[in-house]
Amino acid sequence: MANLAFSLTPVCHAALDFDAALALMEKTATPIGIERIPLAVAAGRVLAEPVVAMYEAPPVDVSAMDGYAVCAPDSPGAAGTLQVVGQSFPGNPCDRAVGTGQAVRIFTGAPMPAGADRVVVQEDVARHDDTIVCAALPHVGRHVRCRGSDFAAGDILLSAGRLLDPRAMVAAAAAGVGHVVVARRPRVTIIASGDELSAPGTTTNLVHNIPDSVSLAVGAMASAWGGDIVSMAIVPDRPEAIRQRLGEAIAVSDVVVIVGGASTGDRDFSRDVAWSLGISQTFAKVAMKPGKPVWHGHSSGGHVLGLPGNPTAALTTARLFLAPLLCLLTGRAMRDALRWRTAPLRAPAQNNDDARETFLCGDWDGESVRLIERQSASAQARLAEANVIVRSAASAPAAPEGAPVTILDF
Ligand SMILES: Nc1nc2c(c(=O)[nH]1)N[C@H]1C(S)=C(S)[C@@H](COP(=O)(O)OP(=O)(O)OC[C@H]3O[C@@H](n4cnc5c(N)ncnc54)[C@H](O)[C@@H]3O)O[C@H]1N2
Ligand code: MOO
Repeated sequence: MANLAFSLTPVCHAALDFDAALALMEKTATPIGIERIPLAVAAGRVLAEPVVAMYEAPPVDVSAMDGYAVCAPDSPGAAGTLQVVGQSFPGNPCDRAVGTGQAVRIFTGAPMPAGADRVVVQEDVARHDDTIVCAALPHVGRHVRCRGSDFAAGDILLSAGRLLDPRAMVAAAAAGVGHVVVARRPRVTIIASGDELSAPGTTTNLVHNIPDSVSLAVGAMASAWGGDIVSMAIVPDRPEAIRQRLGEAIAVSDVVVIVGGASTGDRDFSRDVAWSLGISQTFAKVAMKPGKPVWHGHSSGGHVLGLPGNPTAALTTARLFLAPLLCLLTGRAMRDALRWRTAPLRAPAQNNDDARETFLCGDWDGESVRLIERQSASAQARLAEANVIVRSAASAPAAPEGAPVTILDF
């Protein structure tokens, strides 16, 4: 038995419902801070202040098509022969006005010349030297994008809490701002606890040693949800070693994820070591399968999330708790990470014979969901087949092909 250099006082380990555990975690997590950064490096960050348009867009009336800008014809809708008197390109507008019987060659996005109020597309025009013949002129305003029709100066284009995803980056850049105020990225440290673990690629004795298959994956998940990985480390199953590493990590991190040692074995110390370091328990167990031993604690300095060591259980609980936690710490809503939706089953599903809510690995092909065969909390290879988590109520009955199930992008 390990020689305990200090006493570990176990705290209440009653299992909570998944939703109740999330709600408790939500209460402990508030945004960690903000910083002003260049827009050029802001993709993937979360806005802490809104982005307000500095200009209107478009800044002047512009053509929506390649063609000819013309002015109000004497006989609307009539065919006409018009004199081409200039050309307007985006960034290089025509500085002369268009009069009756005249046209300006114009390209998509180019400013409308003075006097022009519509654009005839080039496909509807026969060009002969400096004249064009139009079969019929379009109605007023046709193919013109009016000044300010996209947004006005002073409009809020993006609100605080918005992720700067590729779509939002268009609006942010169009607003004309060079800097944005964003949530600071939570610093995340990942600790894998286990005498049997070695860094991937360094395993030499497979009887005593297996690759740590979880840390890099949890790191990838943390990065995908806005975390900034401080470090990853493997620690032996000794309370003193865990205590030292966890204490150091808490001092420099907003979130410490500790993988393994979460259950009831003689060398499962993670949770109790955290409590011994003054971390307050949020929950110590959740009535879910896999992932029952998942736990969370917090202090004024940050959060500690304990994941079960079984790799599928670890990744499932990382997706279900770490992703929402990182959302909360960056000023996003927890539901941003938990957008459950329904999809039909591709094949019948067995009943859930467990009294815990179950979170299965599924493969969603865009139309229906297949439950991954022979799944288990300890699976490593089959996890790669999954792209969704399928949520099934405790003791749910069997479901036929086509029955709707609740899924979440994994
Ligand atoms: N008597 C009971 N036994 C177990 C219970 C229980 O309630 N009563 N819970 C089971 C459940 S559920 C899970 S999940 C596991 C979780 O155990 P731990 O979190 O304590 O994890 P370990 O014991 O450290 O390891 C379990 C398993 O996973 C492997 N592992 C751990 N870390 C990694 C890693 N980073 N990379 C790859 N593999 C890892 C480890 O070698 C073990 O095979 O406990 C059940 N037991
Ligand atoms: O709940 Mo554990 O995560 O099933 O093996």
